Amino acid sequence: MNPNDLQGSSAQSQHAAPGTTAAAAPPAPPPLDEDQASIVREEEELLARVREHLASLPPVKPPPKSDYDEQLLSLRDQIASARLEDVPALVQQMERVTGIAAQRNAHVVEPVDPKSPYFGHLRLREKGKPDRDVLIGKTTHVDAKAGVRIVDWRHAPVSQIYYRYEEGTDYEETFGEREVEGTILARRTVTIDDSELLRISAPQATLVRGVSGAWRSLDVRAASLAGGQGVAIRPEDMREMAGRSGALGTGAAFHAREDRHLPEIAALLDPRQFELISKPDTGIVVIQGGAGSGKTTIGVHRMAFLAYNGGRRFTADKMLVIVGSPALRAYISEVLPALNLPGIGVETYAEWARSTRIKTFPWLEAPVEENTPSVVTRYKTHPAMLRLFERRAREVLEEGSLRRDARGVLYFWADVLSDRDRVLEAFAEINDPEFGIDQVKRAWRWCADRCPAVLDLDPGDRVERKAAAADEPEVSEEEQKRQQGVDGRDGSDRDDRATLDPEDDSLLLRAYQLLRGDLKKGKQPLLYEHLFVDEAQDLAPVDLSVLMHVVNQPRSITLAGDTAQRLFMDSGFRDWRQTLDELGLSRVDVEPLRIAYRSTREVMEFARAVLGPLADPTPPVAPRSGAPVEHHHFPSQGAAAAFLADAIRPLLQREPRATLAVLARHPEQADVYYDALRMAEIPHLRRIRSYEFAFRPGVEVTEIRQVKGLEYDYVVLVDVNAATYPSDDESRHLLHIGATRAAHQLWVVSSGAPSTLLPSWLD
Ligand SMILES: Nc1ncnc2c1ncn2[C@@H]1O[C@H](COP(=O)(O)OP(=O)(O)OP(=O)(O)O)[C@@H](O)[C@H]1O
Repeated sequence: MNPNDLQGSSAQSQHAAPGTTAAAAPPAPPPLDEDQASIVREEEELLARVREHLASLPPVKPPPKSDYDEQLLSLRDQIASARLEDVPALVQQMERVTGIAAQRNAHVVEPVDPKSPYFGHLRLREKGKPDRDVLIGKTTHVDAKAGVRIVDWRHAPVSQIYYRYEEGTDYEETFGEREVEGTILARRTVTIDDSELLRISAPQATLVRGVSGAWRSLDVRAASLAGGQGVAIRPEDMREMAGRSGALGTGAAFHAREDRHLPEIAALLDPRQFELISKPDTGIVVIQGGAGSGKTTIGVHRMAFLAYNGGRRFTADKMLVIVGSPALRAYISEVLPALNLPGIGVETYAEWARSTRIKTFPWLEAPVEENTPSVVTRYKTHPAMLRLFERRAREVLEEGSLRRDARGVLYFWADVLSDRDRVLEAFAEINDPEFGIDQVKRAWRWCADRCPAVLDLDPGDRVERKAAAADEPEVSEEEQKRQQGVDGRDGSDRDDRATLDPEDDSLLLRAYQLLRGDLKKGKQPLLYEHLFVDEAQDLAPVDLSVLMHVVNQPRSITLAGDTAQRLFMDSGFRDWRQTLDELGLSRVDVEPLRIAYRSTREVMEFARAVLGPLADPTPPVAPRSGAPVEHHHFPSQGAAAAFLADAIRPLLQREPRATLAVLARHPEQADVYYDALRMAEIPHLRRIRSYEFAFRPGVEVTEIRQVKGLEYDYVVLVDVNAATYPSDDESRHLLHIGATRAAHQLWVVSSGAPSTLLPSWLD
């Protein structure tokens, strides 16, 4: 089918049998040449040696953790029943045992997994020494006599050689006090699964073992650039596709069968990514990276790196991950244990802020407003408001004019938000052309109405009010009942306006920090040793400020985000520089990432085009090429959905392991396509309504907002109509986010006048 001729039913009929050529048996692989065969031989011999050595080791005893646990429990019980004068000695003993246990645990080295002992192989030559094979894996095991040296990828000096240098180059590194120089004779990445060598990636060739056990060589360029799911498309497939557009998945399946054993991501990190991961453990690393450039990957690997190199400082309970959505929470929670990082808290900012606010102000039982006007959101998250809070806090602390308990913090919050003169002055100072004085006044009115009602909820004041009311003339029984009906809880009349806006969580927490210092966890300060914030572009400066102040000094923080993927236009985040300035971090550099690993060049070109003037002047480098992006236009949703059903069915037959997302802007639109695909009996079809993603093959139908941070093999953006995506910033960001979820192929479907944001070259 010609992509310029995409009308209704003709498109459908032509889709009846797409991709059959792709499913045809691949031609017999050519035999390996001598060099390639010797690479395979070397790697197989090496693996055999390692396996034999590992099998000869005595079984590893698990560390005697439980002894310490028992001692601690017993000490705790003794403290509970001890005489007061004995308590200090017992507490001291408890601290000593905790210290020893932690130290023990810090030095416990996990045994090497014989099924997958390493993923990188270096052969090094240093002057005056015999050549050595150094293997990079997920844990360390060195036995020089047996010639087995497996080194944890996080073990800085050695891993630096693996990540920084290419085969054939000379290296110079500092190992402790020692300067080391040498040459990299070989640098290979291997996939070993279930004790079998399945894939070798070397500069000379990428070699894979087929199901029959025979080795064959893949096209080096395509294979070495495979990112994400790794279903790189070969140039032959590309040629085939060029003549056959209009089918989803053409060619990819063939390659997927050939190269399904991609190495784990720690093996693939590029030098720039490794540089960011191995930055010093203190300091703030700010990463600006386009979609799919590895921000999340870097954030979690940096935590693994710190946990390994930072000793006891970076234990799981001392690290916090803030993610952009519940879907990413599920995704990252799955990744962390695989990196040997179980038990780390992963929360969305909204969840974290809400639960922390409730713990900090437990007596404040105000419901949260569900319909906060946009102007109020912008008012409360505006950098001017953060500055006003900071300035007022300094003033009242100097004056000593406020009670400094948590109730005092609530009064301070209400006062700052509703002090009209000071508010107008603060916003006039910043003079934001996008948030004029009329908007400030409207938002102020909302706060001036509501804050006093919230203060009225303070139980202290309620008691006083009741006492005062007791002096008033008696109320009839009927009137009392009426009042109880209004209230619904305890008989005191509750004002409807006594609600908090979602943004108040941050403002209250920040006010607490400014007036009282560290937030608390029980009686202890709430302080983490490392914080990783993903999708930071959707947080307001005040949110980031609260988070920065729950990190212990000297601070260790990774902030990652992409200004082109902003979803919350009201959130007060404009750009990195301004936000960092607001946070007092003017001297922190923003580290750009330029390589887009997830999506093909074609997808990235489209994604950049829809951004229009919002695109970064420096385009990303997308090393992988794939099928062209196609626009399919239909007169109605029904025709579009029928066409999709016909395209998706054969795709799933050919590629049962593929993941595909059908993405709409609005839930009602997603419903239409879901219903149609369900009636067409598309298998493994799921309508994702609230982030309950399955992370397994099949078709997921949902809204773009929900898939932020996720990835699919194939993406179809539906109803890309002028009415759905008008020419505004939010629509541009949404289309950009939706498109960049696609690793291999993207289709754009319109069911009315197409959006004017679509680039003209698409048709
Ligand atoms: N050096 C690399 N080589 C190959 N693949 C990589 C590399 N770095 C990251 N990837 C892969 O690229 C994909 C995107 O990575 P990741 O999700 O970390 O990007 P991101 O910048 O957080 O994306 P987004 O902005 O969409 O949230 C993942 O599949 C990841 O495994």
